[in-house]
Amino acid sequence: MNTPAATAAGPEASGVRRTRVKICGLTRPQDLDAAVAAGADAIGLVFYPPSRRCLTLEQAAALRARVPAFVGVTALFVNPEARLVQQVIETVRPDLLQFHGEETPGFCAGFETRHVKAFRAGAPGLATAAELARACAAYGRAAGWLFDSYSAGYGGSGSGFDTALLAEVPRDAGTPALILSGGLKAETVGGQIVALAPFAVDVSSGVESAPGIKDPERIQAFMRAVRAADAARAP
Ligand SMILES: O=C(O)c1ccccc1N[C@@H]1O[C@H](COP(=O)(O)O)[C@@H](O)[C@H]1O
Repeated sequence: MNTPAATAAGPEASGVRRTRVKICGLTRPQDLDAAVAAGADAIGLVFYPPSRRCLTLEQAAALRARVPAFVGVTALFVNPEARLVQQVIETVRPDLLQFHGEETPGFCAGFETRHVKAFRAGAPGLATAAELARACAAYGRAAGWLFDSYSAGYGGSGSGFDTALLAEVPRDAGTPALILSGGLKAETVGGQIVALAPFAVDVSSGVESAPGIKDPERIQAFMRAVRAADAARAP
């Protein structure tokens, strides 16, 4: 839902003219190739055992090896042991870590690889715009703040959230990038981009035919919708 409060930031707030796109939860080489061919800026690999998109180190390393230059690789965790994160860093060499659980700011910043902190907008303690902004401020060393819906299972649920909750998230130059996530799909992402001007969008369920199985046509439609929204908000 887009509200006047959320819209107030406007496209100029971030100075961004080309919304970055991350396609997350890839499990198959052909899906990775489809995401890259469609123009994704980054792909995401999940290391959360309860997720149907979770990969072994070996599977992830094989996918990583297919990623061409200038496409980023993000490794996604939920309350991981530091040892797992370190193993992923050494084996998969991600460009970014993405933490979706209750990891502390110190834990997130304790690795040589930079990180994105995900917030479940609407969760207890993150249920108002002021609470969400306060939570973000504690993670000032993140490269990005990602906003997802509050759902059982920590993420990848395909459900959205009330984006009015983002109204007080700092958008000044130098603050972590605002990454919009949670139930995005080709039919809705354009409106969200025009309203909120996120630095990036992150999608998983919205480009799938089943959990972990990406649909090339949905990926292409999603990318087209993002580019059309970028064009619509160009000065
Ligand atoms: O993809 C998963 O299985 C997952 C598991 C645990 C935490 C996050 C997960 N995915 C991330 O959730 C958001 C929203 O996804 P969706 O588009 O609503 O399906 C996204 O950042 C995924 O990377």
